[in-house]
Amino acid sequence: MLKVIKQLFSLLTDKQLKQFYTLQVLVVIMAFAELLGIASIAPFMTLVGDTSILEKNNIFAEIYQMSGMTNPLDFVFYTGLMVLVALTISTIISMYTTWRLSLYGASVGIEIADHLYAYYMKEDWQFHASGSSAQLTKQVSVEAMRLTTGIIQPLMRMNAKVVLAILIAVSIIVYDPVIAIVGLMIFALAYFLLYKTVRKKLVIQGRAISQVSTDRFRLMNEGFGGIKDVLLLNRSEDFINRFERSGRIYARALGVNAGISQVPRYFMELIAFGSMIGLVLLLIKWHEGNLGAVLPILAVYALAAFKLLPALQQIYASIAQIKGNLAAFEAVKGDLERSYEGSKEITDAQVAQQRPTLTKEITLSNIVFSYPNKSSAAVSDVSMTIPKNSVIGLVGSSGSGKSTLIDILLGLLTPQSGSLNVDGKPITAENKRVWQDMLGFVPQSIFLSEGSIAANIAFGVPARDIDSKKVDEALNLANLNEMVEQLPEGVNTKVGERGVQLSGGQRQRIGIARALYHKADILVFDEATSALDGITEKIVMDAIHDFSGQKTIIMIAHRLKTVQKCDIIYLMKQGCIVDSGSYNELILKNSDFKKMAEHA
Ligand SMILES: Nc1ncnc2c1ncn2[C@@H]1O[C@H](COP(=O)(O)OP(=O)(O)OP(=O)(O)O)[C@@H](O)[C@H]1O
Repeated sequence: MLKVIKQLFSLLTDKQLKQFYTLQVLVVIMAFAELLGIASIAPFMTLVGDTSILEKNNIFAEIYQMSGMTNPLDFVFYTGLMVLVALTISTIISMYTTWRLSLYGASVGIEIADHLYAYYMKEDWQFHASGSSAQLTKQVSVEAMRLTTGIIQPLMRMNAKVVLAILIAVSIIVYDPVIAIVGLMIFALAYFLLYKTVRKKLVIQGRAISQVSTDRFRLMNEGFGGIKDVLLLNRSEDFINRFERSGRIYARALGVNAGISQVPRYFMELIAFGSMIGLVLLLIKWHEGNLGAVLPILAVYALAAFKLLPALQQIYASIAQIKGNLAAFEAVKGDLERSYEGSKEITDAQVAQQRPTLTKEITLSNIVFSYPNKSSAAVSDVSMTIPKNSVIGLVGSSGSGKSTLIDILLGLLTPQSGSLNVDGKPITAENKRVWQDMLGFVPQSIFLSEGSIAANIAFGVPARDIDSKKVDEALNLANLNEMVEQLPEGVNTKVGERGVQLSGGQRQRIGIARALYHKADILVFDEATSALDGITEKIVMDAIHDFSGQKTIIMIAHRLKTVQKCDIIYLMKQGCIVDSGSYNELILKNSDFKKMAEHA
C-alpha cells in the first residue's frame, strides 16, 4: 500500500504538491489544537474535584491570587469558560482543516480523471481502433472516481488522524507511561489483527468491482447502442439478466468492503468501554476510593479515548477503503503514468515552419501497414500520386484495404514503412496536425452529436463562434437547404442523440456539409454517398464535382458510377494497388474493373 501512495505522489503536479505541504502544516496545527483542547480539561477537572487546592502552594493558587478574585467558585467558572474557548478554537481549526482536506482530495481526484480523459482524447486513431470505448468510459468515470473517493480522500482523512493519534499517544505516554502503553497496545493489536484478517477479502472484492464495472459499461453501451437489433431479435431479457447478474456481484463487493471498514467500530467501542471500566476500577482501588484524585486522571483518559478512538477508527477505515480500491489504481496506473510522461506540444512558430503547402502533389511511397495481431498486411507496398486539384477514385472489393489507406493519408494511422509526402515534404508526427487542418473528411457513417444541425455542421466549434454564413454555404453545397427550410427551427433544430431524428441520407449529407464548412483544400470521401438515393447522390456528386479544379478530392466508392468522372481511379486488391487509370481506360484494360462495372 505504501508503494501505491508513493506512486500516487509521483503523479501529483508541483502545484498539487505545494498545496499538500501547506495542508500538512494545517494538519499539524489541528492536531496540536485538539491536543490542547484535551489537555486543558485535566486542570479544570482537578479544580472542580477539589477547590481547596487554591489555598495551597501551587500554580493554581498563584493564578488565583493574580486574578484578584475572592470567590473560588468564580475562579472555577472563568477557568471553565477559558477551557470552552480553547475547545472552540480547536474545533474551528479542525473544521477548517477537514474542509480544506476534503476540497483538496476531491480536486486532486477530479484533476486526475480530467488528465486521463485528455490523454485518451489525444491518443491516436490506432489506440482507439484497437480498444473499446466502454473500457475507456469505465476508466474515466468509475476507476478515476474510485481513485478519488476510495483512495485520495481516505488518504487525506487518514493523514490528519495519523498526526493526531501520534500526538495523543505521545502525550498520554508522557502523562502516565504504563496505563498509556497498555491501552495503546490493546487498540493497536486489535486493529492489526482485524486488518490482517480482512486484507485479502478487501483486495478480492476491489478487483471484482473493477471487473463487473467493465461488464456493466459494456452491457450499457451495447444494449443502448444496438437497441434496434436488441428489440428486433428479442434480446432484452438476455441483456437484463446479464446486467442483473453483474449487479449482484457488484452490490456484494461494494457492500462487503463498506461493511469491513465500518462494522469493526462497534467492536472497538466495546473494547474501549471495557478498558475504561477496568481503568476506573483500578484507579479507585489505587486511590482507595478518593474520587477527587481519580476524576482528573479519568477525565484525561476518557477524553483521550474520546478523540483517539475515532481517530484510530478513521485510520483503520481509510486503510480498509484504500485497500479495497487499490484495483482502481492498478486499472488506471499504466495509462496515468503514460499520460504524465509529457505531451510534445508544438509551438506556433514550429507549426508555421512545418506547415506543408500543396502546390503540386500528394504522394504515398511504398506504404506498408499491418494491424496489430494480424498476420497479413492490410496495405502492402502501395505507392500512388495525387496531383493537386485532381479527383481521385479508390475502388476495390470489401476488405481490400481502401479505408486503411485513407486512414494513413489522413494521418490517423502511421505506416510501418513507407512515407506520405506533400510536395516532397514528408508528413511526420510533428507536422501531422497541420496536415490534418488541410483535410475535410466524410466517413462511411457520420457521428452526430445531440446538438442542432448548425452545431453538427460546425462540429466542435462553440455555439457562439459558429459562422452562420459558412453553415448556409455548406448546407447549400450538400443539398440540404430544402430539407432545413422545412424544419420549424431551421438550422437550430436538434437532431436527437446520434441523429436518430434524421434519415440515413440526411445524416450523410450533414457529414458532407461538415467537411465543406471548414473549407478544407483536400476533401476525402469514404463511401460518403452510399446511403443516398440515386437522385440525391447525383445532386451531391455534381456539387462535389463542381469543386474539381479547385480542390483535391479523393473518394472511395463501391458504386463505380460514383467515380466515373474521376481523373484517376486506383483499383485495390488484397492490400495492393493492382491498376490505375481513367474510368474508360480501366474498362478497356482491366477485366476485374469491367466485371465490377457490369455488376454496378
Ligand atoms: N481496426 C482494425 N483492426 C484490425 N484489423 C482491421 C481493422 N480495420 C480493418 N482491418 C482489417 O484490414 C483489412 C482491410 O480493411 P479495410 O477496412 O481497409 O478494407 P476496405 O477495402 O475499406 O473494406 P470495405 O470496403 O468493406 O470498407 C481487412 O482485412 C480488415 O479485416
